[in-house]
Amino acid sequence: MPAKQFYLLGEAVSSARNIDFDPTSGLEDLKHLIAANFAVVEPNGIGFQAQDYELNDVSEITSADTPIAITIDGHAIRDPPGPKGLPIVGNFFEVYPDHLGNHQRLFEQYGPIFKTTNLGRSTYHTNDPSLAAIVFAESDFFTKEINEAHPLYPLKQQAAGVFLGDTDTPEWRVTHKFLPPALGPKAVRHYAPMMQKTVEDSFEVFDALDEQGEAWNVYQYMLKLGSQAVGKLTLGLDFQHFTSPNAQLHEMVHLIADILALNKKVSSKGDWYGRLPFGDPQRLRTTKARIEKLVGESIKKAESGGVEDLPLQDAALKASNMVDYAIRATDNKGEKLPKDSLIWALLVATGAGFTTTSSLLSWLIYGLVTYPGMQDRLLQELIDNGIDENTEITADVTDRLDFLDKYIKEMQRRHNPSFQPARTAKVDLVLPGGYKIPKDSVVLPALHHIHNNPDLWDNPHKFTPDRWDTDEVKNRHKAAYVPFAMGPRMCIGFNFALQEIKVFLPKLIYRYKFIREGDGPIEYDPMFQLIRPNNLYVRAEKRVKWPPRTDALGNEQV
Ligand code: HEM
Repeated sequence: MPAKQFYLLGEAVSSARNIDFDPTSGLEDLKHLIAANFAVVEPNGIGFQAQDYELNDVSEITSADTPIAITIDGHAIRDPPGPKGLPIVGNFFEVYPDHLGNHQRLFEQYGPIFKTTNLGRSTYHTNDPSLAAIVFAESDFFTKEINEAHPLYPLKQQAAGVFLGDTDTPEWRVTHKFLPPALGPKAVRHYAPMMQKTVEDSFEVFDALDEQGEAWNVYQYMLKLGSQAVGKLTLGLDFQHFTSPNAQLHEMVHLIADILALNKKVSSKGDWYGRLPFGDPQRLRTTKARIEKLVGESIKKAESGGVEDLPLQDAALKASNMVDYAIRATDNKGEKLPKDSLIWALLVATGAGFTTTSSLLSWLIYGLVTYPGMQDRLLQELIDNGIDENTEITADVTDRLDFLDKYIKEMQRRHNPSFQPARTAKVDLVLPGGYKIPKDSVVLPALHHIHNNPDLWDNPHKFTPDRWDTDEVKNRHKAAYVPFAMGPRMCIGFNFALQEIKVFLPKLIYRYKFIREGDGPIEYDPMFQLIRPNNLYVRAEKRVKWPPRTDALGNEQV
C-alpha cells in the first residue's frame, strides 16, 4: 500500500503524517480513513489540496508529489473565534449580567461557534443544530463528563456522582436503566389524576388571593405548584403548599435549594476547605444528612405496605410514585436499583424536575398576559372541546388540545428554562466548518440561541404558535428545537413535565383570567442555572362568564 503525507490545512506542513491507503479504494473510503486519523467528526466535509489545487479523486491524490492538505467544508482548520477578554475575569463583563442578549450578539459577530472565558473557565457555545447534534450524541468524540469548566461542576461533587454525573460510570448506567421507564409516556399517563388533584388543591389559595384583590409573584407560586407535583411523583410526599396563601415551602424544597447553594460555595474552593468541621462545609454535611434521612423515611413508608417485585415496565404502570416504583422494579436478571443509588437518584430527579417545571409554568403564564389573544384562544379551545370545571383532564383529553400543544412548544422555543446543557470533548477533534476543539473542552449547545436562530426560524422573536403548523417548522433540522436536550443524556422527565403542564394550564385558564400587574421589563436571574421570570406579578381573576362554543356562535350568525 502506498503511503502519502497528509496534514490539516492551517497547521504546519511539518505536522504531515504518513497514511497508508489502498490506491484502488474510492474517495469516500479515503475520507473515512483520514477522518479516523485526524479525528474529523464529519468525513463528508473533507477535501484535499496540493499546492493550492483541489484534488478531486484518488488518482490525483496518489500522483501528488507534495504533502496533501486536508480542508474541512472548504476551510482551513481554525480555532473557534471569540472576544479577547480582560486579565483574570476574561469575558465575564462582556457576557453578564445579560448572558442571553450578549451571547446573541456574540453569535452575530463570530458565527455558529465561539469561545468565551469566564473567570478562568473556557467554554464553547454553538447555535448551529448540526454542531449541537454532534455534541449531544455520546460518541467517540463527545460525552457528558463534568469537569471544572462544565456548568454542572458545582453540583457534581455531592449528589450528581450518582446520576446527573458522567456518562461513563457504573452509577449512571444502573440508574439510567431503572429510572426512565417510570417516566415513559405510558407510565406518565396514569399520573394525570394526581396532577389534576395537585392543581385543584391550589384553587383555594388563588381564589383567596383574588378575593383580597392581591397580585402575586408568579414564580413563587409556580414553584409551590411545580414542586408539589414533583414531590408527589418522585418521593410520594405531599408538600402541603396550598393550605393557605402564605404556606411555607416544604423543608425538602429548602434543603434542595440549600444543598445547591452550599455546594456551589464549597466546591469553588479547594478540597481542604470542604473538610473544615465548621461553617459552610459543615452545613453542607448536615443538609446532606437531613435529606438522606427524609428520603430514607419515604422509602421505609413505601416498603411498609409490602413490596411485590415486578418487571420494570409493569412496575412503572402500577406504581403510585417513583419511590414505590423503584423499590419494586426488577430487571431481567432479578436485580433492583441499589439502595445507595436510590436516595440520590430520587433526589436528583426531584431537583431536576421542580425548578424546571416551575420556570416553564411561569413563562406560560407570562405568555397569557403578554402575547395578545393567547388567553382567549386557549380558553376557546377548552370550550370547543366541551371542557369545563368538572372535566377530568386525562391524557386522552389533552391529546385533543392542539392549540395548547403549539402554545407550549412556542413558549419552549422562545423562553425555555434550560439553556446550557454541556458536553465534553473526549479527544482533540475537528468539527464541521474546520473548527478545532481540544480534548476536555466543554461545548454548550446554546438552546435559547438555537431556538431563536434566524437561519432556522422565520421571525424568531415573534411569538407565533401557528408556526408549528407550517411545513418549514415540521421539516426542521432534528436539533433545531431541543428544549429537553437530545441523545442518551436528554431529559428523562419530559413526558411528565409536558403532561403536567397540559393538565395544569387548562384547569387554571378555565377558572381564572390572568391579568398582569405592573408593566416594567421582566428580569431573569443571570446567575441561576435556569431562565425564569423573577419579577412577574399577576392577578388571577375568577371567571364568572365563559364564551360560547365556536360552532354555537356560527349557528347564531346564520
Ligand atoms: C420544563 C421542564 C423540564 C425541562 C425544560 C428539562 C430540561 C432538561 C434538560 C435540557 C436536560 C439535559 C441536561 C444536560 O444535558 O445537562 C435534563 C435532564 C434531566 N431531567 Fe429534565 N427538564 C424538565 C423537567 C424534568 C422533570 C419533571 C424531571 C423529573 C421528574 C426531570 C428530570 C431530569 C433528569 C433526571 C435529568 C438528567 C438525565 C441524565 O443525567 O441523563 N426533568 N432536563
